[in-house]
Amino acid sequence: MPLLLKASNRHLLSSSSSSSIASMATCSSFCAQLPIPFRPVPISSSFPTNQPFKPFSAQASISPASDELFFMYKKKCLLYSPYLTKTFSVFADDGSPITVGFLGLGIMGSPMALNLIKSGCDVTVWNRTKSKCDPLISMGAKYKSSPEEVTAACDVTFAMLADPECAVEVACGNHGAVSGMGPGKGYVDVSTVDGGTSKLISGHIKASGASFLEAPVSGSKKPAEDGQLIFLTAGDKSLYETVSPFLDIMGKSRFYLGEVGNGAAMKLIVNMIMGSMMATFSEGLLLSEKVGLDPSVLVEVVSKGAISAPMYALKGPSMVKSLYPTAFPLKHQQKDMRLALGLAESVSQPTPISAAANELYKVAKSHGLSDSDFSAVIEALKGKVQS
Ligand SMILES: NC(=O)C1=CN([C@@H]2O[C@H](COP(=O)(O)OP(=O)(O)OC[C@H]3O[C@@H](n4cnc5c(N)ncnc54)[C@H](OP(=O)(O)O)[C@@H]3O)[C@@H](O)[C@H]2O)C=CC1
Ligand SMILES: O=CC(=O)O
Repeated sequence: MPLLLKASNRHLLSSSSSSSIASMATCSSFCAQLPIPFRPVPISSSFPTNQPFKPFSAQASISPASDELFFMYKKKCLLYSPYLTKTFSVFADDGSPITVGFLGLGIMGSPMALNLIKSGCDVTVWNRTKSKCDPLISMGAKYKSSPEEVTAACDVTFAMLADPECAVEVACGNHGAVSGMGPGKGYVDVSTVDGGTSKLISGHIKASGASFLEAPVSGSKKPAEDGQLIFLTAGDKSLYETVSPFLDIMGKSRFYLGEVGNGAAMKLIVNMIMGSMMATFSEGLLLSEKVGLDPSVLVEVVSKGAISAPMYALKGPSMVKSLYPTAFPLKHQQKDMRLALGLAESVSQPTPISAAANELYKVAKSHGLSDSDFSAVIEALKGKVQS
């Protein structure tokens, strides 16, 4: 049976890089009897001795079709293999599983939480609209009726919320996440917000004695479903180390970028580029049609050359048909453009192209396209919508 070794895509960055390599060597000899694809990759060799979290180790039980393979690892090693999704838990050294909370079950939060559940993690969910919890509860999730109850019940809690305002409300509002936090717990905000918001939430979380990590994701609905997200993290390094096994279930890459605010900034810059790319792609599609070319052929031509991008190949064919099935809501793309422009203004960086693209997203929103996919921005360039 072919193995896809997810570990090959991993980025263990910054100060942990060299020590990770050293640790990898340790783990390889520790598990020398294993075939290479099954060798564990270290989560961290520089695991702080006095870190505030329950020390943990990973245990993986693998049951492929032949049902013949069974491996168990201790000592901070994580096994990467496609079979990992069968059963997987991260345990504290006292033998209890690290319990995971998940707040916000929209387009992104639902598949992310589902991947944790499918992997065998002990997951407790909450969402403002309770009905979105039900499919996850039927898959084995526990449910609590407020963010406070989730964080009180869980060791680490992830939050995937729409925008800065609701990220603050869920964290710091009445019966918010902060009220259930305390020493030894961690809060990981994976929403896309600005650095100021992230620092505000971090301040409240840390005042409770808990740890904070911002970890916005790059990648949309499908990568979320496939566990192929890219995490852009910043904040408490020990929490980063602790939650890395969970990030690796939900994603394919993770970057640790230092101080709170850096992850948010990286995410906003990436999405500023993405939003501008989509806007100019839209102009190209419409221009090609106006001059008598087939826009589908333009999509194909673009896919062959230096400016090819998965986004164009993925969205182009449906844009040509004026179809915009929502993966990344347009209102969130415009929010990200707005926040990125604020970031640019804060350091006096000119961003005229992105500013123009932002205007286009605002026009699209004003025409009722907020909940369509962001590729619907093309509609803002069509005469009938503009008039
Ligand atoms: N979709 C995508 O492709 C990607 C999105 N992102 C970012 O991830 C975040 C979530 O995106 P996505 O899942 O697409 O968004 P959705 O709009 O699908 O989900 C938003 C979530 O926020 C909750 N929410 C909104 N307002 C409030 C509030 N006032 N109080 C409590 N909860 C609230 C919603 O609850 P309810 O169900 O009750 O409405 C829902 O759980 C955003 O920051 C987005 O920019 C990042 C990468 C990719
Ligand atoms: O934020 C959106 C994405 O696709 O990434």
